[in-house]
Amino acid sequence: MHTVQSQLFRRPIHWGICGAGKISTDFAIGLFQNGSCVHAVASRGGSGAQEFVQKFAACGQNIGHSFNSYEEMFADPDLDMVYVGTVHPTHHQVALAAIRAGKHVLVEKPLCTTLAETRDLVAEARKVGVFLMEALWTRCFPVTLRVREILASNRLGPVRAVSADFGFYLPFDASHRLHSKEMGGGAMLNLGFYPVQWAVFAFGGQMPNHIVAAGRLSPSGVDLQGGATLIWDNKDHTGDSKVGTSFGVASLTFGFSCNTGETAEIICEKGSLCVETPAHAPTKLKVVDRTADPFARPGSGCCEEEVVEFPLEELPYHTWAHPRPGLSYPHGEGMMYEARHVEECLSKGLLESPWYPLDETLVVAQIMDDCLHQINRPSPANLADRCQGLVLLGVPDKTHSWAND
Ligand SMILES: NC(=O)C1=CN([C@@H]2O[C@H](COP(=O)(O)OP(=O)(O)OC[C@H]3O[C@@H](n4cnc5c(N)ncnc54)[C@H](OP(=O)(O)O)[C@@H]3O)[C@@H](O)[C@H]2O)C=CC1
Ligand SMILES: O=C1OC[C@@H](O)[C@H](O)[C@H]1O
Repeated sequence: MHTVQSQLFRRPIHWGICGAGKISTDFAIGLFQNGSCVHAVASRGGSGAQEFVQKFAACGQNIGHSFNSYEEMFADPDLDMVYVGTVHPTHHQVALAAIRAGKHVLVEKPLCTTLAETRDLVAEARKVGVFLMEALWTRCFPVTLRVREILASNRLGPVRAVSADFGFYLPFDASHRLHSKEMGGGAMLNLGFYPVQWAVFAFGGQMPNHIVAAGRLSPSGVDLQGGATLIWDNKDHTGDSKVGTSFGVASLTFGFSCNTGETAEIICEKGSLCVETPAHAPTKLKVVDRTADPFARPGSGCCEEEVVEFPLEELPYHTWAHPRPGLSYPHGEGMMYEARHVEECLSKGLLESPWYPLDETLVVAQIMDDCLHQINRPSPANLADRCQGLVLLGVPDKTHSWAND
């Protein structure tokens, strides 16, 4: 992995925030909790940036500068690290400008709205030699680190299945960001992203061999609801799929049609890890260990269960004096873990996060792109092509008449 010139960080890292909206508020809270230097905030114009500075000043948290354009902030030689908290159709352009100004960049999810733009941004950051990370804060929570540790120890055996969801009820409103095509709406880019990344995380950052997805579209042309099955089926050197080789299935649900449980369950041969709700910002994990009796069925009582918790109420934000800026999103104060992680990466001279490297961002982007392609064009031929190779798993072959279903 490439590294940053370490002499840059003999002083605290100077952060600049792009966008004075909702997620930027939560991220700024995270930065202040972490004791970071919030050097500046920039908005597209108007008084957004100044108001942002004032709302933090009211509770004693100092943001050094406000800018009325992102470009002006990128030209500041004292700025090291940019957080892009704008709506995602702007991410490619804004992050590209920051990278070209030689700044390190953390970009809210999704990194970009298309696979092509994602590839382009990753290539540019690698070419220029700056840090780039898609702000998948889920990966930085202590619960996720515990899951990573347990999987790495292989204590519960290989992962065989993942079941993850993220959905909430949002009545259709064409002007809402999440329903608007122009604003990057749609269930996959906004919510499905999380179940997809859980599956990729559980299966070691690798691309699945098969992807089957379906969904329904809104009148505004974005995906309202969807589901996907991802299959990892890594053959041994003879080319046969055998017991003992790496095989696993992920079943994912996402959408604005109903409130789902929002959990992520990773099921191994000898136990399971259930990341409790809200799994995208998790504080609670249930570990079921069946190593003593792998045959024990759920409910039989013949397994060990452990619940691990990392309460957010213990974070500094909860002791801040009022008036303090309110959180925009549930568990938003957990952004602190991400801010801390990025600073640790930079202090070690890393240009990518080891917890979510850019190759994994590309895998997630490729899966979302593939799913959206299938959701947007659910033609019989397309479905049959996608299902090729899954015949042995019971998916109908090309002779099946989808038209009659
Ligand atoms: N990690 C997480 O859990 C979450 C991540 N997100 C991600 O964060 C991003 C922002 O979401 P959120 O903060 O809720 O959004 P907001 O609606 O608060 O908008 C954020 C900023 O985007 C800019 N913006 C808004 N509308 C437009 C427009 N039409 N054209 C250009 N720029 C615009 C504005 O910047 P300015 O202030 O400069 O005018 C605004 O402040 C999204 O990419 C989303 O996916 C969102 C929620 C949770
Ligand atoms: O990333 C996200 O996570 C939390 C959701 O509430 C939000 O809509 C989404 O963008």
